[in-house]
Amino acid sequence: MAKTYCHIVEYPMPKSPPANLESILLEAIDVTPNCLGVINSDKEVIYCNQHYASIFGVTREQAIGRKASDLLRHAWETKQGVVINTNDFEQWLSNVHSLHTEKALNQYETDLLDGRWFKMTRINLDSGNIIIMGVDITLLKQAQKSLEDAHQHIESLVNTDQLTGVHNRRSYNQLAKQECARAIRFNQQLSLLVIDIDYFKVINDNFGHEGGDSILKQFAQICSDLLRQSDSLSRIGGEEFTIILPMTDSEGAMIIAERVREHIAKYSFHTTKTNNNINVTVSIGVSSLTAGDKVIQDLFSRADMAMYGAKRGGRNQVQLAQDE
Ligand SMILES: Nc1nc2c(ncn2[C@@H]2O[C@H](COP(=O)(O)OP(=O)(O)OP(=O)(O)O)[C@@H](O)[C@H]2O)c(=O)[nH]1
Repeated sequence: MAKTYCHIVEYPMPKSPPANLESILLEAIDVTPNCLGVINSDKEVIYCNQHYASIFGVTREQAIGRKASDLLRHAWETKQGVVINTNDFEQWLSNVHSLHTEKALNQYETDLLDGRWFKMTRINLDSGNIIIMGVDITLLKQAQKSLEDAHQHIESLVNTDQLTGVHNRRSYNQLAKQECARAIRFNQQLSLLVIDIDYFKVINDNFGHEGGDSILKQFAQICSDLLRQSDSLSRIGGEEFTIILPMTDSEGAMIIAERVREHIAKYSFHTTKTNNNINVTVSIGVSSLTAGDKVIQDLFSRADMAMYGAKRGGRNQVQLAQDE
């Protein structure tokens, strides 16, 4: 049988606590950056440090002896200390009371009007007293916020076409899939425009790649100005764009497509001060959700074919997909 060994390490016995331990502890509580308060069973503050008092916008001396609910009311009335977003303080207070259960330990986060955040721990002692301790987590919260902002920024970068600022192909794929699923589920209308700028190679040849880029930017801006908030314009290729039109039937989609075509054809595009009054036209294919459609690709294929029909038909025109 295997033997087991147990190493017993002997530590020196602690010396008896110093006679002035109480004053040392009280001093420690005062200098800590965290907050600490003690509340009795009548919910009155019987001891606290200045950080705890600052939660209510009062001094330590003003806090001791007062009920915690009165201190919160004072903070709310004077707009100091803890952030209390309510027009009905009594209702807010009763909600707070219902959150503080009889559990031995409750934890929550609280923010102050001066920007500080505390992670609060509320300990219900057997004696009926309650100890409330708050650790300053302001730096943690700031780091969390920066991380969230950075995440949002990255999210927008990966979904945005860097030249024109509209949705890119990746974002189009996501949006189109979502809108198609929603329209099928709720039996709603949905239309799609596929737009291709005519003879864009000639524009590039005449005005250079930079000139072409400038035309693309102006084109995206004109289209964006014509659309509703719920419509989404995406650049899915070099000079190829799509517009997703939720809750729009083929008749409505044709009106919008014609409006886009007309505005583009009339607009005086420019690349430099001297190169202005450039004429640009577009060919647009339109398709709308039909009973047999299962995925957005079904709509896209029809709109794309219609767009090529518009090219073949002489460009600067809108064509509705066949059988619609
Ligand atoms: N400036 C610029 N040009 C681009 C960009 N992406 C693609 N292109 C150009 O767009 C042109 C597209 O030309 P084509 O596909 O031949 O079509 P088109 O000249 O528009 O002719 P049609 O579509 O038949 O009317 C090519 O010359 C590409 O180099 C871009 O980001 N910026």
